[in-house]
Amino acid sequence: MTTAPSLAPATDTVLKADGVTMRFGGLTAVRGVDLTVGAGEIVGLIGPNGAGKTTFFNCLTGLYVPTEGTVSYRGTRLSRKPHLVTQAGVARTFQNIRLFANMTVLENVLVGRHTRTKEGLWSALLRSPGFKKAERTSEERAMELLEFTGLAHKRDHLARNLPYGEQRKLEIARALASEPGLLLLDEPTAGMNPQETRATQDLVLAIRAQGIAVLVIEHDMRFIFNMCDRVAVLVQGQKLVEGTAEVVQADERVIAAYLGTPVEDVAPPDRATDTAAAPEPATPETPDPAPAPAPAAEPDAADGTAPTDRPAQGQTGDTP
Ligand SMILES: Nc1ncnc2c1ncn2[C@@H]1O[C@H](COP(=O)(O)OP(=O)(O)OP(=O)(O)O)[C@@H](O)[C@H]1O
Repeated sequence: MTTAPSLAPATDTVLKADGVTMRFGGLTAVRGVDLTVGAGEIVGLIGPNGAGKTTFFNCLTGLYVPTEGTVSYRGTRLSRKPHLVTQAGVARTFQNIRLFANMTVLENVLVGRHTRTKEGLWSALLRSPGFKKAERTSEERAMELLEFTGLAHKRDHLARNLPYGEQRKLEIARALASEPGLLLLDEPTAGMNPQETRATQDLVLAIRAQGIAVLVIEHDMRFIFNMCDRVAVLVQGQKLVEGTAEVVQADERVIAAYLGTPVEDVAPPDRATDTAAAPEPATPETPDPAPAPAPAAEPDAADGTAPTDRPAQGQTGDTP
């Protein structure tokens, strides 16, 4: 397979990944991937299960040290330590919701601000006196973010008691609390009903309107093709195609490897009233070109939740 070249965006480059490769023993999960995200862009990353999308995100955010390749944010090479990546301006959400289940909505967002305060994460978790002072300063910004994400009225609710869609919104609010210039979203609509998906789409557009670039992994092709300025397709760890939604949807290799059927022919998901249903991609099931072994848990996953399961209330992980 020939790797598709990176299309340099016309705008200033926020993220630049060069030749990122990640090997796990004999398995090459990501192979020589180049990708750029420009200021103000929404870029989609799609591909079959096991294609290497989350592994690539993990390489961008310091959870994995790539076997080869480099990752830069606004022209500066990113650290290999996740908290320094966040501090540099790159925030992310996870496939599996990872909120502090027994903390309130407001507290979750305040914890997300720890890279922007002098107090560290442990100080935040232990609610030290120093943290409480910093918290007062941060609270105003946290409340702004809760207003922005439509969660202000839930500020004192425990995260575990929020409906699923609101838990995902809270994850985004917490990521925004670190004041990123680039937000990485890993399957933000997984398990959502169509109404929640539309709300998430509006939220992502509002985030971009605030000047934050977005790189999003999604299996919901309507979401991707409605919103993204560019879409990159990973197959078996390699970038197969990159281009506008029109280019990618029409590419026969993408149709063969992933989409299966042109997106306009796909019936809309029928989950509006079945909020407990397991999520399904909006696209028809297409066998992976090369079925990969079952994904291993991400290095910081503590909850063991299936990647796209919609959890019952209270199943929120206790580690972000
Ligand atoms: N820590 C790890 N150790 C070993 N193999 C891993 C590890 N993480 C991922 N892999 C493997 O790397 C490959 C890519 O997995 P990855 O989760 O990145 O795919 P994905 O495109 O995000 O899939 P999905 O759409 O199902 O989330 C898979 O074969 C997976 O089993």
